[in-house]
Amino acid sequence: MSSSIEYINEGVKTTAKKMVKEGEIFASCTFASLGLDPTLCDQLRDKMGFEVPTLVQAQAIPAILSRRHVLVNAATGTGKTVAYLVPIIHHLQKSTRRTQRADGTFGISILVATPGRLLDHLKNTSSFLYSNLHWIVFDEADRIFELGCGKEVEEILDHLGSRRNIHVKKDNAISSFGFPQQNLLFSATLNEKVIHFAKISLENPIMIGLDAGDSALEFQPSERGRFLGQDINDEVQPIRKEKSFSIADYKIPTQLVQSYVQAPCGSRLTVLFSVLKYLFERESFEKILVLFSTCDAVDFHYSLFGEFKFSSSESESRPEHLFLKCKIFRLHGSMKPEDRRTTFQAFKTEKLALLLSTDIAARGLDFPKVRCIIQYDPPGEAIEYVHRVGRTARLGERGDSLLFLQPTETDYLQDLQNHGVSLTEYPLVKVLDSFPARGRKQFVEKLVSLESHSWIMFLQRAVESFVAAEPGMMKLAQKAFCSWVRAYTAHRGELKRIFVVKKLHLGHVAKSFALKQQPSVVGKSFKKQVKKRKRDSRQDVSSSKKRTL
Ligand SMILES: Nc1ncnc2c1ncn2[C@@H]1O[C@H](COP(=O)(O)OP(=O)(O)OP(=O)(O)O)[C@@H](O)[C@H]1O
Repeated sequence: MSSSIEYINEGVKTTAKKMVKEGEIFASCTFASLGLDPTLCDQLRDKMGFEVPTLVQAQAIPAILSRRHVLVNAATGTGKTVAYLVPIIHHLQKSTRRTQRADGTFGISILVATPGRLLDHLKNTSSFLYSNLHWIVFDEADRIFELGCGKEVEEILDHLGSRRNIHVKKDNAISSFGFPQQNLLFSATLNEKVIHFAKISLENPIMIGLDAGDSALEFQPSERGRFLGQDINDEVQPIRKEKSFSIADYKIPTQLVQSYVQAPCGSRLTVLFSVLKYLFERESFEKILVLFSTCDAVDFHYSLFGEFKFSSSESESRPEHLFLKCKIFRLHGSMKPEDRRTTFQAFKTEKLALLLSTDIAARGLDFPKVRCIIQYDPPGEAIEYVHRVGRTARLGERGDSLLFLQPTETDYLQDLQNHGVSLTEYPLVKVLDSFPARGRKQFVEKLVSLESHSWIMFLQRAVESFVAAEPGMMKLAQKAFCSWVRAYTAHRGELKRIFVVKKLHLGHVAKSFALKQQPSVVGKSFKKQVKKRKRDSRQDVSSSKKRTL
């Protein structure tokens, strides 16, 4: 598939047409040809090692230099940050105006903020002056809405006089650069909220990464087909309610290989352990990121994977060695900021490493050369899935993703499919068969269940004994078990139908934390939670009945 891109370059007043093949990452032009200052191009090459722009940069940079509002929808890891930062720096460098204290934020050229904090300052900090604000960049727009910050960003627009459908005195929007304020919106996924926001925040924008076939935007018939590098209709068009967002709304790197592994609850841990060993040792993967639902789960697996020793032979006399031989790191929100920074840097530079993390690493973070993302605990919304897998296959590199699902959770695949995301089943039995047979014949005629695979049984026993012998580890396992169950009950909306708490077998969940027995205290609190949920849902039903009567 190919599509035509129109390059708009105010500086050199040229319009070039280029054919883009699906899956290509880099453009066949130079940064200089996009109208950027030569010194900036030199810095990009010498300091950053960026020889040529990525496709999204080749489209966005001239568009932003042209001073128009811009909407970019591009896959994770395609270089969106540089796409908006470089043209802004280009303008800032060109400015010859001496800045004064009274110029406000113009004293700090670039302000990076979360919506809530920014709104707080806009409302309450009298010394926060922003009359010279020239660019507003909404990066990770989908994330902003997913976090429920939609109201805040709309209020921010109002404060900055930037909402499209309210009357704004023209002078307010003219910055000291002598041209109107420019709004830029970047998102890896599109949904109704992002589209609505685009319509109220962007004036006559250039659209990048949307084409007529896959656009989620609805326009008048005359507007159809005018997407890449072309104008959006001036009038705000209502979004049709029945439009379902699918396929191209979720941009996934085309070279990413996406699989799922079906692991029964009680064997999840040993399957993860085995797959990791296989990927590092047999497939020579260098860096892997595993995502967990809770900080406690990260802590437990970090300690276990870092300490679990294993003998490669049945013989007692053979020395034990670490089961996983790579460097292991962990990252989660309960760690001190400096520890997080150190981990981030260390994992970035390490050649052979495993990072265990919560969703803190699922978005925006850029670790080079991560070959595989394992979602050990499934994500919530499909959008989260897209961002999690986006930590690999960045900038055209190879990448694999593996989603763990219990047999009762496989409806989640349909949910992903509804968004145009298809996964193939991972050849797990082949991986397990590659490990030495233990105790009994490995090649049984038919494997009745994964739990009865000789390697899985052997490894499960070994890990359980290891944890039982280490009181510290046991505590971590119990804590992780409790948090995991709580996190499982927190699935919202439609997902509650797929991740059904009542279907959990707590004894099996305990096994997945290498516990021989389910911690009793957890049983009580969990049962209480289930009872409460039942009571709440009964109340919901009866109050909705009352409303309809
Ligand atoms: N022109 C370029 N040449 C080489 N590397 C580049 C270029 N532009 C960006 N990169 C590198 O590509 C990586 C991905 O870039 P970036 O994080 O901006 O992507 P993104 O599209 O914002 O991803 P996400 O949506 O996941 O945040 C970074 O390591 C960045 O330094």
